[in-house]
Amino acid sequence: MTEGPDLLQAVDLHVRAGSHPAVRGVSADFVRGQFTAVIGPNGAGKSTLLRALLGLSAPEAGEVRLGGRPLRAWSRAQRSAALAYLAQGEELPPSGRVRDVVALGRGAGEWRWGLIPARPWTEADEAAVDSALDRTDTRRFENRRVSELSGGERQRVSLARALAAHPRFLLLDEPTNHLDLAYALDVIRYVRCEVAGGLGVVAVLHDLNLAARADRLVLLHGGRVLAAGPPEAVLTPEHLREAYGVRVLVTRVAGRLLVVADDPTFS
Ligand SMILES: Nc1ncnc2c1ncn2[C@@H]1O[C@H](COP(=O)(O)OP(=O)(O)OP(=O)(O)O)[C@@H](O)[C@H]1O
Repeated sequence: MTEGPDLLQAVDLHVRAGSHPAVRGVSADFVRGQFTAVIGPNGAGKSTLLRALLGLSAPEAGEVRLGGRPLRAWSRAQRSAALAYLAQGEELPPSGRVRDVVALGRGAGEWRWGLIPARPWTEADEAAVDSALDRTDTRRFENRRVSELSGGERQRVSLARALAAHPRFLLLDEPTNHLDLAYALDVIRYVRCEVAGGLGVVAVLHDLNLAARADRLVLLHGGRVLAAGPPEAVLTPEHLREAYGVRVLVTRVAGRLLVVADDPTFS
């Protein structure tokens, strides 16, 4: 991975979603080579935080910093080179061939759709597309159209498109939503591989047992950070009861943290 900013920070960030104060004084550091999961109940402000980290929503107070400089001081091109985003329920062009869709991650839209390219398409672009296809196990259907893929396969293509851009940070909003157990674990496995190669990952996750596989968790509640740190420090019955209003058991199975709802109505 090439040189670039190593640190993405929320500094006392306040962000409104519509008129609602969705993020209220969040400070958190995200570093390259680390997988951070943002967790918290519905409406806690997770997506709003992610969008603010990407510069897609302007903060009301506080700021986002990339490499120590305010995000707004970076040009749009610099920002999109550094930060890739996989939005919740992202739509891909249904008639696009998988390879062409992944190439969009390198700005290929201009070539494919007959617009004037900003720069020539190179062998390095082609190699980056190949590599992203390989790293997400999507090469075997690179010639199929998006409309012919399952939801889980499409999600891998979205991930490949984001990775083809060679970002410094990848921000994912509920990337395992609607995926079966195997596909969800695959996404986490791909992410872990990229993190080992130096990518910084920030992923909003609802499944606490998948989130437990991250290096670090940020637990949001009511737009504020209720807890942050390694999974074992954040996934405690006390924190989870306060955030979700649910009693849970936290245990370890085969060395992994496991969170189980202890709801008496199910017994
Ligand atoms: N455009 C809007 N206008 C008013 N309120 C909004 C708007 N967008 C979001 N909100 C509110 O802001 C709060 C935070 O929303 P956000 O989508 O960031 O939460 P979240 O933690 O990602 O939730 P979920 O897990 O349900 O996706 C919620 O209470 C939501 O209703």
